[in-house]
Amino acid sequence: MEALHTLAPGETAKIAVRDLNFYYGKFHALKNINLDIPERKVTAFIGPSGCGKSTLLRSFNRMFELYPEQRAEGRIVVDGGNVLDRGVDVSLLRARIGMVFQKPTPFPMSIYDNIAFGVRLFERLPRVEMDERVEWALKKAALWNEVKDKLGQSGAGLSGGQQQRLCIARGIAIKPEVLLLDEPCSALDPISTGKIEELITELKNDYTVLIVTHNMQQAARCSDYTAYMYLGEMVEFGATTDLFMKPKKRETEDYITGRFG
Ligand SMILES: Nc1ncnc2c1ncn2[C@@H]1O[C@H](COP(=O)(O)OP(=O)(O)OP(=O)(O)O)[C@@H](O)[C@H]1O
Repeated sequence: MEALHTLAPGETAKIAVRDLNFYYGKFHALKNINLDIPERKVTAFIGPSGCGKSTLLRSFNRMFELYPEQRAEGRIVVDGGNVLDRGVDVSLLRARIGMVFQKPTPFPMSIYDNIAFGVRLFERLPRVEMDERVEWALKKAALWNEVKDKLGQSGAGLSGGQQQRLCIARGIAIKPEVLLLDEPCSALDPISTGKIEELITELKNDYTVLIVTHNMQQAARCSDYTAYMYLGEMVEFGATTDLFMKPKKRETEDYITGRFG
């Protein structure tokens, strides 16, 4: 089956989802999803609670495999390879497709080690290069200036917004190709949220960013493409301005204008 829309000229699909179905035991949570996600753009997933946004996001790096009763069928093709294939090395996959969760989850270690820990799993860097990598990641995540004098202190001592930027820095440090953000601002105040949104816009210069959000203004502000999901189905997918300004489907319009429910 073809994807729901065609990408703009000059854009390439980083991820092609084909006939994706997802089950929690007998519960059919994602129904025949077909989607092309463009490279180096921000794609937002919106829809009412329980529509399957997080389930879809977690499928991209096979996070669901931690739970035996959960399974995905179909194809998720990243750069030509199906990530759902049996032979795929899941650790490497998660290095290529990094994830940041709703609640900031710094490791119980120093700010420096929060970043270096993941890098050490995949690369053996001399100290100077590791220092450079840590600085690079913290700068990218717009956190360097706030922490550069206390890299040896615990990550848990940072504010919620700083912790979330630390988690983003940790995700970036292993140089993934795709970054999955699952409601990254829901635990944050407006100022921290603003910083993360600016950061998301920056990140798309280097990464393909996918974000699940409850906040439609956030989707409108920082995404290039938006997907509207309902009851496990992909209702509409398109350029964010089109989806918000002239949605093709009645259901999408009802949701974005607040008439839904
Ligand atoms: N571990 C689980 N076991 C059984 N059903 C689940 C599980 N996790 C999610 N579901 C169900 O799958 C559907 C999709 O859930 P999902 O968390 O992906 O939705 P969502 O759109 O991200 O919701 P929210 O916006 O509330 O986070 C829901 O009906 C939910 O109840």
